[in-house]
Order: sequence, then C-alpha cells, then structure tokens
Amino acid sequence: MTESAPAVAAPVPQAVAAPKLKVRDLHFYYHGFHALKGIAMDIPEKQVTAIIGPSGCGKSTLLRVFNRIYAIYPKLEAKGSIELDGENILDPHYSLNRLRSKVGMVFQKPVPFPMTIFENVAYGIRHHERLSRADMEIRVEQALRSAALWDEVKDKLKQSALGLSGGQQQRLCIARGIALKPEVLLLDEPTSALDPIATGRIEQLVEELKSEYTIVIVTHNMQQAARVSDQTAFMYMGELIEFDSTEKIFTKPSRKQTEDYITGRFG
Ligand SMILES: Nc1ncnc2c1ncn2[C@@H]1O[C@H](COP(=O)(O)OP(=O)(O)OP(=O)(O)O)[C@@H](O)[C@H]1O
Repeated sequence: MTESAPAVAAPVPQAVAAPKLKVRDLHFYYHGFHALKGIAMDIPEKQVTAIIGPSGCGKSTLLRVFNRIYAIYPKLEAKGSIELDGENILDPHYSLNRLRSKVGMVFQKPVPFPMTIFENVAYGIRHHERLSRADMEIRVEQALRSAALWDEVKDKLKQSALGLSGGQQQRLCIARGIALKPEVLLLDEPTSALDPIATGRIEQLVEELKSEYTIVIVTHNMQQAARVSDQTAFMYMGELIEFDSTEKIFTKPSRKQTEDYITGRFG
C-alpha cells in the first residue's frame, strides 16, 4: 500500500435524520493505489443520492464498495466503516450473501443471462429463497411490474431475454435486482448505453422506486443528476469534495471545484 498520498480531511457529513448508509473515513486501495481518500457521508433512506465527478475520480469504486464487489480480489482493500442500519458492512463477519440480499446493483451495460425473461428474474431469487412455483410467479410478476416492464413482456415470459431492446434489458436487470427485495439499490451509469426515450423511462422508474428503496446512482450526466436525485455528491481525485441537496449543489455550491465542474470549466 502506498503511503505517499496525503491524509485528506474528511468533510463533515451533512446531518441526516435517519441515514441508511453511514460512511466514515473510508479509504480504498487498488494494489496500493489510493482510490478513495477519507470519504464520510450519510446517505438518507428512501431518497436518491447521485454521485458525480470527472472520469477516474472514484465514483464507481465508491458504489462498488457499498456491496463489497472487490471482495473477490485479494489485493484490494477497504478501510474505515460503512454502516448499513448501524452494522458495519466492511466487517468480514458481515456475510456477503446477507449484504447482497440487502444491497442490489445494476451495471452500466445491461447483461441479461442467456435464458428466458422469467428465469432471469427467478434465478437470483432461487439462490436466496425456496418458493413454490405459484409464489415464484407472483414474485417475478411483482418485480417486473415494479421495473415498469410487465406490460411489455407478460405475453413472452418464456422467450429469451436476449431478444429484448437495450432499454428493456436494463429494466429487466433492475427487475432482477428488485426481485431480491433489497433495501438499497446501486445504479452505475444505468442509462449510458440507452437512447433518450429509454433513458427517460429509467429516470421515471428511479423516481417511482425511491418510495421503497434507498437509491445511489453514479452518472456522468449532470442534467440526469439534477433531474432524479435529492442529494448530490461531487467527487474529485478520490475525495468527496461536496455533498449536499441537489438543489444547492446545482444552484449555489459551497466549493469552487464543484462550481467549476458543474459549469463545465473542467472535467
Ligand atoms: N481494477 C482497478 N485496478 C487499478 N486501478 C483501478 C481499478 N479500477 C479503477 N482504478 C482506478 O481507480 C480510480 C477511480 O476509478 P473509478 O472507476 O472508480 O472512477 P470513476 O469516477 O467511476 O470513472 P469513470 O467516470 O471514468 O467511470 C481511477 O484512477 C482508476 O484508474
């Protein structure tokens, strides 16, 4: 691990009544490269939090630490704490299975499994729960409805998911995540591969889903962050520069770096 990176004073987290995720002094290292530097933030429950910042600033890394995707690589290391409802998910005793059932992730590029639409959603559920056929059908339908996809696929559940359009595939991946009934949904640039119409549908879906889920979304698209999120975090070179209500970040940011970024002066 490199010691060359200076210690960074973490910004004082914004006071949040009931944070779902409480991040404190979080550092992350890729084979010694210091990618996250002393992140501290409180992510409120049942709201949408956007993470923005220039390429390489650590947005995806932060999102991935929230469900410990790095855990499969032995040389990658996270330090600090992330409490989910008061329990530190970075503690090795916090089981990955439990974490994955509480924190779902949807990636930039939709990657449906090469199986039927129904099986795409049922597959993950089977891994965590034993359900009767009838209960499974109900659960799959609920997930597809929540992902605003049911009406488009209800007559072709036995067809391959690979035949769906890109926007439909992304909603299927969201349905797959929702089917496990997670509490937190992580979205890593979920619309970057989609056209404006499909993007609009996903944004509308995010708006609907926040009544039930705590959502954290990484986006390159600042208009999207402004449209869909309640809070916005601006990151730069592994640091959390500013974290505040989306309205404040986009109209009256406190830090010059944030202002320069949102007005397009750098990044
Ligand atoms: N697997 C890896 N091994 C080593 N370094 C990595 C790895 N993944 C990311 N990094 C480095 O960590 C830093 C943060 O990367 P990250 O992907 O989190 O940034 P980002 O803000 O999401 O970027 P982008 O907007 O381009 O997706 C970058 O400097 C990147 O080069």
